[in-house]
Amino acid sequence: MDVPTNSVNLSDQSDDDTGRPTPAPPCTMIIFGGGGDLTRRLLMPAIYNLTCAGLLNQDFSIVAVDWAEMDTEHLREQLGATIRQFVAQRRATAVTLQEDEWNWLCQRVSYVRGSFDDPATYQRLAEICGTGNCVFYLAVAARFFGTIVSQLDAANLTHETEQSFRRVVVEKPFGSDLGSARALNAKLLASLEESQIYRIDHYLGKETVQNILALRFSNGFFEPLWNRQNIDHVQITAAETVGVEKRGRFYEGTGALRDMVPNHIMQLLAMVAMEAPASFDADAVRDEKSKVLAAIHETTYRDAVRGQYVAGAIAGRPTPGYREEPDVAPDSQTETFVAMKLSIDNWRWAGVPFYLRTGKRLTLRKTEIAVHFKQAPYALFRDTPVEKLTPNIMVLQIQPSEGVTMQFSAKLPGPVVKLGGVRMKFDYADWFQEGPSTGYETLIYDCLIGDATLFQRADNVEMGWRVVQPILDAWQASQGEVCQYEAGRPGPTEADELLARDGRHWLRLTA
Ligand SMILES: NC(=O)C1=CN([C@@H]2O[C@H](COP(=O)(O)OP(=O)(O)OC[C@H]3O[C@@H](n4cnc5c(N)ncnc54)[C@H](OP(=O)(O)O)[C@@H]3O)[C@@H](O)[C@H]2O)C=CC1
Ligand SMILES: O=C1O[C@H](COP(=O)(O)O)[C@@H](O)[C@H](O)[C@H]1O
Repeated sequence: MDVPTNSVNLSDQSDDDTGRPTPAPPCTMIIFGGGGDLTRRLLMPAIYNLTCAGLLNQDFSIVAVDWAEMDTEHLREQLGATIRQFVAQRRATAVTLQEDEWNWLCQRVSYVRGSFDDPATYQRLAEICGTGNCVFYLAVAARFFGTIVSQLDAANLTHETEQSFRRVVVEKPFGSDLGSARALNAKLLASLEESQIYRIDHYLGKETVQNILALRFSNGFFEPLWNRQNIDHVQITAAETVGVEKRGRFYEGTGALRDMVPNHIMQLLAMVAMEAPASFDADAVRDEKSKVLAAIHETTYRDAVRGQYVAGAIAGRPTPGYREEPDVAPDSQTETFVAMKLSIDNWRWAGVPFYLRTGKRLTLRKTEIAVHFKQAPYALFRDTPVEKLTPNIMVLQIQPSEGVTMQFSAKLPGPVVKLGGVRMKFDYADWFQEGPSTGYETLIYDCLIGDATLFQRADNVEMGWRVVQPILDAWQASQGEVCQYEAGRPGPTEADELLARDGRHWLRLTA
C-alpha cells in the first residue's frame, strides 16, 4: 500500500527544504563526569551518531571535566576504544566505524582535569568558553548537581547574552523524594532560569515514546475513543530481564519505585492520558502533562505491591537472587519490582484505572502500554457470551518490539459463525529505515537547538514525585510487605491480586 509520508515535526526542529533537520548552532559542550560511564557508553555514541547524521556545527566541541588522571590524548584513545565496541555491538549500525566522522569528532574533544568543587576548575572553563554558546552536561552523581551549578554561577558561566546561550543538562535521578526534588529545583533556580535547565528523562528520547503523541493527535480515529466511555483500563509495563548489574550500591538506596516510576513511567502515563496541547511548543506540552499528573488521585500503600527477586532462572539460565548481588545487603528490603493502581480524577478518565508494573529479572524485556477497551455491549453471536469475546486491546509497544498491535474478534473460517481473537500489527521496521539511536541523540540535538519539549520542567518532576510520595512514606514506616518472586517470573503473585480484586488480570508477559 502506498501511503504518503509527510514529515511534520513534533518538536520545533528547523527543517530546510529537504525535510531533514538542519545542523545545530555552534556550541561548546562541557561534560562534567567526562571520564565516567554515561559519557563513554551513551553520550559519546549519541554525539557520534549526530556527527554521522551531519547535525553538528563545524564549531562544535566537547570539553570533558573529570578528576581522573589523564590528558586529552588518553581520553580520545579511551573514547575511541568504547565507540568501536559500541558500533560493533549495535544491530542497526554499519559494523565498522565511520572513521572520517569519528576523527572529526575526536579532534574536537579535549580534557580538563579538575575537581567539581574547586573554583580553579571553573576559571579554566571560563577561559575556554569565552562568550560563546555553552551546554553544561551534568553526567555526574546527583549529589554534585547543586554544587556544579552554584560554581558555574559564581564563575559567571551561566550568564546568557543576546548572542549566546548557556544551558545545563541535568541527569537523573532528580531527587529521591518530593522534598529533595523541590529542594534541588530551588537550588538550580537560584542560579538559572527555568528555560536554561534541561532535565533529562531518556524515555522521552525514544522514538516509540514520542510516537504516542503523534498517534493520538495526528489521527482522527483514536481520539473519539480515548476516554472513559470506551476505555476500560490501561496497563503500563516496563519489564527488564537485567538485574542491578554493577549498580548495587546505588540501587540499594533507590529501589524500583524511585528508579522507574516518578520519571519514566509517569512520562508514559502522561503521554497516554494528557489532553491535546494547543501546539507542540515546549510549554504547551509540559502544561498538559503537569495537569494530568496533578489530577492523579492520592495513592495509599494498598494501591501498590512491592517485590524482590530471589534465585530463579531466566531463559533457562540460573539467576541469583537480589540479595546475592554485589553491594547488596544480605537482609535488603529494597524492592526490585513494583506494581501500582492509579486513578485520574478528571472528566476524561474518571473510573478508568491505570495499572503500572516495572521490575528487574522478570520473564522478558518488554515496555508497552496496553489500552483495554470496553467489551461490546451485546454479543450477537450464537453461544458467545459478552465476557467470552476477545477483548479489544491496543498495545503501544515501546521496546524491544516497536510498533502498535490491535487485538479484536473476527469470524473463524467455516460454515458455523464462531469468533476468534486476531491481531493486526504495525511494526516500525516494516515502514521506516531507522538510523541507529540510543535515544540520547534526539535529546542532545534538541538541547543544542533550544527545544525543551522533550525535557522535564520543574513542575513535571515534582508532580511525578507527588504521586509516589505516600507510598514511599508508607514503606518507610514498614507498611506493605516486600513480596518475593523468582527471577524469570512476571513478578510476585500479589501483583496479580491487585488486578484480580477489580476483576481484571495483567496481559501475559510474552514475546
Ligand atoms: N551510567 C549509566 O548508564 C546511566 C547514568 N545515569 C546518570 O548519569 C550520571 C553519571 O553516571 P555515571 O556516568 O554512571 O557515573 P560515573 O561515576 O561513572 O561518572 C562520574 C565521573 O565523575 C568523576 N567524579 C566524581 N567525583 C568527582 C569530583 N568531585 N570531581 C571531578 N570528577 C569527579 C568520577 O570519577 P570516579 O569514578 O573516580 O569517582 C567519574 O569519572 C548519574 O547521575 C547517573 O544516575 C543515567 C542513566 C544511565
Ligand atoms: O533509568 C533507568 O532506566 C533503565 C531502563 O531503561 P531502558 O531504556 O533500558 O528501558 C533501568 O534499567 C535503570 O535501572 C534505570 O536507572
